Amino acid sequence: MSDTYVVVGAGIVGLYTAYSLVYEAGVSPKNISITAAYIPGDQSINYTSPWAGGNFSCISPGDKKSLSYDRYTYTHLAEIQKKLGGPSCGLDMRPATDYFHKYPPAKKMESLKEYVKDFRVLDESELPKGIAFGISYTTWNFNCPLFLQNLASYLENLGVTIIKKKLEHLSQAFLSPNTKVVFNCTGIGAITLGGVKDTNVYPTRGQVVVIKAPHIQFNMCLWTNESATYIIPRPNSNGELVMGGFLQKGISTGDTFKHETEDIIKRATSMAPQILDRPLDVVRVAAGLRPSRHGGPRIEVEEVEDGKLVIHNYGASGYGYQGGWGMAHDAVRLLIKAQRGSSAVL
Ligand SMILES: Cc1cc2nc3c(=O)[nH]c(=O)nc-3n(C[C@H](O)[C@H](O)[C@H](O)COP(=O)(O)OP(=O)(O)OC[C@H]3O[C@@H](n4cnc5c(N)ncnc54)[C@H](O)[C@@H]3O)c2cc1C
Repeated sequence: MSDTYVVVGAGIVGLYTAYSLVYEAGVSPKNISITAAYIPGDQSINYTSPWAGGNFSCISPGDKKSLSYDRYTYTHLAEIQKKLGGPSCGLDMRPATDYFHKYPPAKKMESLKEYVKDFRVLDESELPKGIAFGISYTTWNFNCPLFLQNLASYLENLGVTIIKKKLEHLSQAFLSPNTKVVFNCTGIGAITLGGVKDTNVYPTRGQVVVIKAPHIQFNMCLWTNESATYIIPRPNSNGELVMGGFLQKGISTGDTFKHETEDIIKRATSMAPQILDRPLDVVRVAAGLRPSRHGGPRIEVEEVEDGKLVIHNYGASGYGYQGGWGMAHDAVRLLIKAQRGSSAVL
């Protein structure tokens, strides 16, 4: 029955969750439906995943759970890349440098050092003026819209059903009497969806400028108290470079602004002047809303009736690609635990 396990949400978190259900919980793809208001290929300010940069960087917090989400995702992504046919799926590795105005949490650096490829703390002599700390490493880069489409097609080819449908209430996700488990992966939708209406969730708006710059094949980020400036090359995109950005808490407009575009171009090109080795060719400007949550992501099981379960998995903020598979792994572990008879909150 395709609706035994229902994943609400076809963003990166919902797709990672469906993938984990198949490969970690051993659920037959034919028993899984993904239902979502927006699916890969759609664009909406209420659908964050297509707007992400996206890469694995130092954006996520340094608490134990976030570190584990990042670690799990980074160390497992090669498996998805292989299953989806290699780097042309929109997932590949590139060099990265992160600069910090202030020292980042030591625990985070210690954790990254353990598993991130080519991790190196930069010598003081390598740091630009005004920078307190820097690291270089090899990271994962996503061509987000392409990767989403490829992951969704991969799941469909396995036998997962994708249904485009907006829900007013989470109870509608119990598509039939056969539905036993619903995964709530609604991102920013968790603010308004009946049965959830999580007041801890809030948007963190970002604006990005996408340019054609095939000569830039490295990531760079500059983290200060006031801003995050980053450049992210998109694999298999004919040389697109995403430049950002903004982290505007509580702002929910999908509009884009000329003064923000100019500010991003100024910050990104002074951080990486090599961008201007070719004339600036702006392809598009876009905005998206990171699904942030006070207290971090909600990964929690709820028994609704007669042993039927809802497993919440949302609140990935600015790190759904780089940590979302770790979140999905924990959500699916909750299912496995509950099915063994001991429901719990991780
Ligand atoms: C500018 C920008 C840059 C970013 N860069 C990075 C980066 O470099 N690396 C990184 O890891 N992350 C990055 N992020 C963050 C990343 O995009 C998010 O963490 C991620 O996309 C969240 O995915 P999600 O699946 O939780 O939410 P979404 O992608 O929003 O998906 C939610 C899904 O739930 C569905 N849904 C919601 N409500 C309902 C309802 N009522 N009925 C039916 N369906 C519903 C939606 O239709 C959608 O399918 C960036 C974000 C932005 C905005």
